[in-house]
Amino acid sequence: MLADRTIAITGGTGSFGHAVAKRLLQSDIKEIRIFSRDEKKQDDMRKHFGDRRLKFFIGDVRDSLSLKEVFYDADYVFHAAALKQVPSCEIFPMEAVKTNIIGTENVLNAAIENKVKKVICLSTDKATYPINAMGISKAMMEKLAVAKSRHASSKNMVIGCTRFGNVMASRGSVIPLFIEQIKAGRAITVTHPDMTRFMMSLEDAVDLVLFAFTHAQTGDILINKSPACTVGDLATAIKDLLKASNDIVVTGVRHGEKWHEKLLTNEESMIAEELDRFYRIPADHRDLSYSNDYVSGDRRPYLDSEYSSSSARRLQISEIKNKLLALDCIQEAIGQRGEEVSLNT
Ligand SMILES: O=c1ccn([C@@H]2O[C@H](COP(=O)(O)OP(=O)(O)O[C@H]3O[C@H](CO)[C@@H](O)[C@H](O)[C@H]3O)[C@@H](O)[C@H]2O)c(=O)[nH]1
Repeated sequence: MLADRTIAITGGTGSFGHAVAKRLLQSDIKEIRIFSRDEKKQDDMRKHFGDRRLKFFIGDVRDSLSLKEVFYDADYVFHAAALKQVPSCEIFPMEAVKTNIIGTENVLNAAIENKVKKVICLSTDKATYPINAMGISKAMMEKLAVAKSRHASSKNMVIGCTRFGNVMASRGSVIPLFIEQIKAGRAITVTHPDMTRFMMSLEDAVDLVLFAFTHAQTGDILINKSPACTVGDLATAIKDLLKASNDIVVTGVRHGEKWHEKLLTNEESMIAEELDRFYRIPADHRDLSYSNDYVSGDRRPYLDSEYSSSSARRLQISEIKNKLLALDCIQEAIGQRGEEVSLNT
């Protein structure tokens, strides 16, 4: 599917953009277009990869004109650009509307105009029964993608979404924060030790998007099965691995935070197809003439079976440690602390 093809990645300089670009560059892809706002991050990425198949486009999903250029003649789009921080979206909800909702509409319209063959939009567990502005805006992103897929299906275009839990060590997230706090000799700030989060690696996130890319039917939302852990266990695991003696302080839940996350609603779990590593939620392709379905309507019973981080398989501290050990930032931190210990002895 990639030979001689061009793919555009919005928000392409982020952790996901780097990881997926690394994977795609191993194929015989013709061109990867990285679309983002920050020229410095683009320059860093250009130097990091040093591969001429990567092309860089400055722009913003809020600006349709900038999308026109990057999608011109592109075959596929991965839409990763987003405002992702829960607390900041809570304080600036209209900014989440502009980037995550209107920006997605711009992306989808530009992709349809340019006859892009497939668009995969990246969503989050916070879009499932959303309670915060970030999750609500991402839920609207999913709704837009599914709604547009109705029209796009007649044009042989596939529009799909992926939904995943916390990506371990993604930029601005809690794992790099705890590492920084330990290095600086400060207390480790745990919001509440019993809060739970689904934990997946960046590679899991790339696998899910590539699975959606190869298998999604238009309107699908694809979800990664994922274990979960408590924030308290996560802090303990990092502290143990770095042999740190920092205090752990409980700071309280931040703006808009959920206690537990969900990846599937009860209603979705009733129609979801269970695959080996993933769930697939197909789109409801009925139109608004419900009366036509009265006779043959679906009468399946209500199932109370949402997929929540509170009931998902709970990682033991030893398992969290194993996952952490696969992260570059943890390996670097362990190395640095080892050097410090040997210098001091
Ligand atoms: O100082 C801190 C900061 C955070 N947390 C907790 O750590 C967990 C994870 O926090 P964080 O890494 O900030 O992630 P979330 O707020 O859960 O959201 C992340 O995970 C989403 C995927 O679900 C992404 O879309 C978001 O970009 C990303 O911020 C949460 O329970 C927080 O309460 C702490 O205990 N102490």
